[in-house]
Amino acid sequence: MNDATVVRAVDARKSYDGAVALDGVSLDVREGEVFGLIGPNGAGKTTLVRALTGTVDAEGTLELIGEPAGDSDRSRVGLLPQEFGPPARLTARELVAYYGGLYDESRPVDDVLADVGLAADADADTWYENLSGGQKRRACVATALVNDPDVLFLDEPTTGIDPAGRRALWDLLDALADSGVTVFLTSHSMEEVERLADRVGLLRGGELVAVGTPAELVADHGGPARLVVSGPEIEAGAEPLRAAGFGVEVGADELVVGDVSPAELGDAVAALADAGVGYESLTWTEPTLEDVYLRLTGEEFEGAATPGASAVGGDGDRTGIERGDATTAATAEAER
Ligand SMILES: Nc1ncnc2c1ncn2[C@@H]1O[C@H](COP(=O)(O)OP(=O)(O)OP(=O)(O)O)[C@@H](O)[C@H]1O
Repeated sequence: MNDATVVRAVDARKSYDGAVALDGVSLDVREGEVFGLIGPNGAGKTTLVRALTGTVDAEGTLELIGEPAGDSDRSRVGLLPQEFGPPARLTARELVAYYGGLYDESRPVDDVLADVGLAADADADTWYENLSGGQKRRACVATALVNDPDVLFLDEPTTGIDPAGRRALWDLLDALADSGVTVFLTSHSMEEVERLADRVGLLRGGELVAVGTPAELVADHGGPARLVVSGPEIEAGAEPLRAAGFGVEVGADELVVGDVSPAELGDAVAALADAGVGYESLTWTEPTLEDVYLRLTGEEFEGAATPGASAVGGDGDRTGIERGDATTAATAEAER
């Protein structure tokens, strides 16, 4: 990454028939940076991508590779729109070749298909309409890569793609960023954003309400780590924990102990043991980007689990908890 600004918005504003989609958004994205834009449905993410790529007019300053967004050199820009409906009866290979033909120079079609995991003839020579949902999305991603862009906009790139395919695409995006490509992506998957983004912006109601590295956002907005202790008669543990100096909320068969550092876990367990209070499980949860999202939007991610959590059974067994997949099931129907 270097200091050159590749994507810039200053006080970007857009309304549709009086409804505000962007309400004064300002941001800079540097060369080789991966910027992840998150926010609820209707927050303005797609509108911002469109404004930054010059595919929709917006007020304010919108610049791409040093030019006004609408005047930027298209051969240096890759765009995967959220909604993209290529001709149904082009094969994946023909589709990529078609998009490659729109540029003076383009990458070999087979290389691009290999990048997105569609190299096998059985996939590459299948009509778009007969590809699976995830294969369709991969083919669409390929069309954004065919011109070897310097800046890549990906609006929900991995929707519908299976876990192995998503990881492969993440590795590809990492490699592209390492080679200096600037990546601007929107996503509903916290896992994806945490995995990929150098910086994250959270859009809410057309306003960018937080920007920073994932770690900065978690530190500033994620809230404290907490310990959840559960068991059928766990309420009895509330007083001993409070007496030991912990803040405790009592729920149904569980106690939520706020602001517990790893070093204090032993004290909490000892307070329960000294009072003779048994429990079925102890779960210590560090705040994550998902907590940031929840706190700043008041919404919950689809499929949200408790990432960052580790559960310790009453007998001391330790088990990891799988993170939830927040990918939505949006489809790509409309025109590019
Ligand atoms: N072409 C349009 N005409 C009218 N209203 C629009 C248009 N495009 C977007 N909007 C409105 O602007 C707001 C922002 O929409 P946008 O698609 O940018 O949100 P988003 O954050 O990308 O949502 P999602 O997560 O659902 O993709 C919404 O209220 C939407 O209805």
